Amino acid sequence: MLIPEKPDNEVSRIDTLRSFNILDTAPEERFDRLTRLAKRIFDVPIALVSLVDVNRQWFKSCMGLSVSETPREISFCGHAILSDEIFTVPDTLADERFFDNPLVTSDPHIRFYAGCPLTVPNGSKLGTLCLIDMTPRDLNEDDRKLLRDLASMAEQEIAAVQMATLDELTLLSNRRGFEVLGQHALNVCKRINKPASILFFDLNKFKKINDTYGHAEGDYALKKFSEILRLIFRDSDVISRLGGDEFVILLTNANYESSSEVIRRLRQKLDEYNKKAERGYDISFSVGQIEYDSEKHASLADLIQEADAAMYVKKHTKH
Ligand SMILES: Nc1nc2c(ncn2[C@@H]2O[C@H](COP(=O)(O)OP(=O)(O)OP(=O)(O)O)[C@@H](O)[C@H]2O)c(=O)[nH]1
Repeated sequence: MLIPEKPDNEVSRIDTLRSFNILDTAPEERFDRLTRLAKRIFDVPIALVSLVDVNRQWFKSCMGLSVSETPREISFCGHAILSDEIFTVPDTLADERFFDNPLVTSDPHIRFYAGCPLTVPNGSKLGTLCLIDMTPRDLNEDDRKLLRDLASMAEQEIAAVQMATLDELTLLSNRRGFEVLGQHALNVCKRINKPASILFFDLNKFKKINDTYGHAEGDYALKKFSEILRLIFRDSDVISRLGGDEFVILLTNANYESSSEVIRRLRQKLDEYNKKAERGYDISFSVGQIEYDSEKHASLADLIQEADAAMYVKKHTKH
């Protein structure tokens, strides 16, 4: 058996895969529709959307197979992502790379494999749309075109997954992205017994910026504020724009005091920016600050709600 090699861009490929927040998510109809279609069109018992992770291939959609992942070392898709072309193995038993592969010698007894790599806009091949049969066969030129078309539909769905978790204006996570990443970060802090804190920001008098200088200037202010947040917070903090002029940040390994210190630095940076920018208005914010307490906050949503309420109190005692 030949263990698949790693692509040259493996590190950035894995970073890209992780950034899509798609691994270990629930099955989705938009992917299942494609694998169902592939299974029917090609008359194969198994069709998969497989994503090649560090040590495993994980199936975002899986028709005709009951497992959700297998080790990368024995995966066919690990080979398929090494090239831009469709990778086919017409008869596994006649192929020295696969004849003794456990997926061939035992369940599901693969005899035929065809996988079309799924490439995302930065060029990383995250996985494949693949067909599996228990009898030898091959694809003709028309079949290949068809498989490529289905794969490009899967690629579009994967790109849509990313857009659905990003705020288009600021490219920060949106509410949906924050819910996924924030919950994950909270679970990690809880597991390793480290504090976490949440900050809920609402810009002050933002409507006035729009009304006085126009919507484009309002957008510019939102983007500038996002840039400054990115500068001040750590990579491990989850920064998100919930919508409008509301931003929320989950700080990992930070208690109330350390998050107060970060707010102080943020104010300082924003002051510097306002002085230098001279755009006729200042960007300023009100912030609600809550330290996570697993006894009190059953979910991330509870934490967001409490931080929002704390922000509201701050805003209305200041203005
Ligand atoms: N430019 C721009 N404006 C937006 C966007 N999303 C929401 N808004 C506007 O943001 C404004 C938010 O107004 P409010 O929630 O009243 O907030 P505010 O004027 O900051 O008032 P206070 O928070 O009480 O100081 C509304 O006028 C929205 O139309 C956006 O993406 N771009």
